[in-house]
Amino acid sequence: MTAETKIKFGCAPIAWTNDDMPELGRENTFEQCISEMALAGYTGTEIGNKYPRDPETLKKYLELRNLQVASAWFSSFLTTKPFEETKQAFIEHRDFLHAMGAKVIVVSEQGHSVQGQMDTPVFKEKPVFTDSEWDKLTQGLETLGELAHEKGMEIVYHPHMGTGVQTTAEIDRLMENTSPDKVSLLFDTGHLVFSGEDPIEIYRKYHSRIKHIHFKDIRETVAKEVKDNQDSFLSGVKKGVFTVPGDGMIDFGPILKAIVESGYEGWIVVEAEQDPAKANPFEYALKGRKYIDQVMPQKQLV
Ligand SMILES: O=C1C[C@@H](O)[C@H](O)[C@@H](O)C1=O
Ligand SMILES: [Co+2]
Repeated sequence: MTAETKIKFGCAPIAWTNDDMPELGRENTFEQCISEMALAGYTGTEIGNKYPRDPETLKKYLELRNLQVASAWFSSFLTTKPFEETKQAFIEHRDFLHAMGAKVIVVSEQGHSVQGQMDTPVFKEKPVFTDSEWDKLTQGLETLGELAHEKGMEIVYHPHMGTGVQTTAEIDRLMENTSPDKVSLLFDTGHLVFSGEDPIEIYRKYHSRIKHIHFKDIRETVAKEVKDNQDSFLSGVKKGVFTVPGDGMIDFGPILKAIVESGYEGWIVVEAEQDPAKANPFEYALKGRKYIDQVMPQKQLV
């Protein structure tokens, strides 16, 4: 057995049709999307807004293409809404993912988030939680973690631009105030570098809690422009701040080395949302997959 075989590579549908801005890629169909990700060499997917929500129907489409469900995003509102609302929505999402065979549930706190606001400057206006909001967040996440355990699953928290958990200090606070047994972490290279964090530092510090990975690259000039112009997160995406690994400023060689050396077992999902009219999703999915193969450390016997 090799260290490499414990890692599976998936692709996110957001490059074909954007969940946050469905007008981007409206013309791309569900079957085109999953066929092209399989053709590009991926064996897993996350869930997009065009995917059938009935597990049996979805399984048939995916099995025909040898694709598994790696996970799917869940928006929590623990800081702004009664816990019961998040709990009910979470249970429905958990049960769907469980039926699809996924092991982890991506959770991101959207209370006060500006990530979906087209005109709000993402760097200047990102929320900063009060102490009492932090308490609601950490306690609520631990309960969601317990609910995930009922089905043998884990929650993986997604630090995200324009939200209350974005920076290294915020990730540290979240990790320090939640139990490693109940709250795991998602490592998204694109969000960390866009925010100005050091991805290797975060990976080394938290590798034992990282149970899901999103790979996206950053176009450095666009990231600088977004910051200088005080653009929103969504206008940054439209301008092309994100792209696939190998097409931007991030050197994924040392990142993959750290991942392999830590013995990571799970999915690495290439999730590179950009305008499909400017960046053909199949072409870019293939480009990202080929680059990963090139920089992946040599197979090592374990
Ligand atoms: O995991 C993610 C899900 C998307 O909806 C989000 O906006 C994207 O940037 C991301 O990292
Ligand atoms: Co992500």
